Amino acid sequence: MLDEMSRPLIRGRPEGGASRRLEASMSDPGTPLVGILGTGDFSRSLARRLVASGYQVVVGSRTPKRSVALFPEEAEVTSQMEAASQADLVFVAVFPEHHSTLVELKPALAGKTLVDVSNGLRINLDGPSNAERLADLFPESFVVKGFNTISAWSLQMGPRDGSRQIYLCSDSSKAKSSVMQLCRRLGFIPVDMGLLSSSLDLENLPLYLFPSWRLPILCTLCLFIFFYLYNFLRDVLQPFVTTGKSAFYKMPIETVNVTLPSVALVMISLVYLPGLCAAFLQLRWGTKYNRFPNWLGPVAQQEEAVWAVQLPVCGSTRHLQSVPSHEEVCPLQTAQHGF
Ligand SMILES: NC(=O)C1=CN([C@@H]2O[C@H](COP(=O)(O)OP(=O)(O)OC[C@H]3O[C@@H](n4cnc5c(N)ncnc54)[C@H](OP(=O)(O)O)[C@@H]3O)[C@@H](O)[C@H]2O)C=CC1
Ligand SMILES: [Fe+3]
Repeated sequence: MLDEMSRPLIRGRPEGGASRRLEASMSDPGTPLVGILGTGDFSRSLARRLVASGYQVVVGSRTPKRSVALFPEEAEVTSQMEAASQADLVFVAVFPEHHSTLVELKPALAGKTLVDVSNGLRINLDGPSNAERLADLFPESFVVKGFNTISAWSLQMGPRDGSRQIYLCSDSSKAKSSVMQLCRRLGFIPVDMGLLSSSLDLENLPLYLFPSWRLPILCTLCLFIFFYLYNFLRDVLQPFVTTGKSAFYKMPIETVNVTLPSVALVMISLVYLPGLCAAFLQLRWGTKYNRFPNWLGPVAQQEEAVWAVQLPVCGSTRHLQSVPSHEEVCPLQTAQHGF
């Protein structure tokens, strides 16, 4: 990992790599061609991953000559118009406030799939989303929202950790399935989020800090107050009242130190509790194919929030609703949950 971190995010172009034409494309006309508009961090990481996964890549830039050195040798860096004309599937790796500068590409992008990867700067609850605005700008193209929850770093390093899932939505099922296929080939797991109207939720997703953490934090706080008061009464106040011995110096460090392990122990027990309840219900019913009752659902999700941090392998809660799907969703956790 240290080695990976010390490696530059973008590898320099090797000497002699001046040819901008895709030699691979000449030799293998069957290799799918993917276009990217923009030459920023996201575009460069995506280009590297696409090239590594066997795609031909054509990148559209306002200043192709300046950007060419930033991309792998196998990628073609050209004008925005040329990239838009060549590829049938085009990633728009440009900030949403600059989407309107791409309107002159409208004829070239007609009938093609546009993947909007953009995120907003703040949570937008009222809409329209960036993707919906892009779809309005390019009514003849098929806009797919996706890849916005994946960082440039994860894209470049490949899907090794928890960020394997790519949420996608679009009004065109054909365009969506072509992007899903691309996701799989890149090694990610596409998740179909339905129509483009879901794009607002997808754009808001990366902006939520620790979703579902309100209840666990509240529990921790309440437990801390409870145990602190208990330890204060027992170790500080009681000796003072009964023997007149002042132990108030214990309050800032010793009492806190005794309190924290108790809080941690109760919290970890609470994390396992929904799993135990679920296992008990399964034993009682004699089958693992029944759905869990609704009251267990929200509790189970809280457990999942904690698991998601401990084991960033699976962010899904499906296994708690329907056990047979658990192994396919998160095999690593199956062993941890014990059912
Ligand atoms: N970086 C990340 O980790 C992630 C980024 N995203 C999304 O990807 C998109 C691009 O992000 P990122 O690559 O980081 O951004 P950068 O600022 O690094 O790159 C944006 C690129 O847009 C191009 N561009 C086209 N038109 C304009 C214009 N009018 N003004 C300025 N730039 C323009 C530029 O390329 P050129 O000059 O060659 O035309 C520029 O390199 C954003 O929408 C972002 O929300 C989503 C997930 C993760
Ligand atoms: Fe799980």
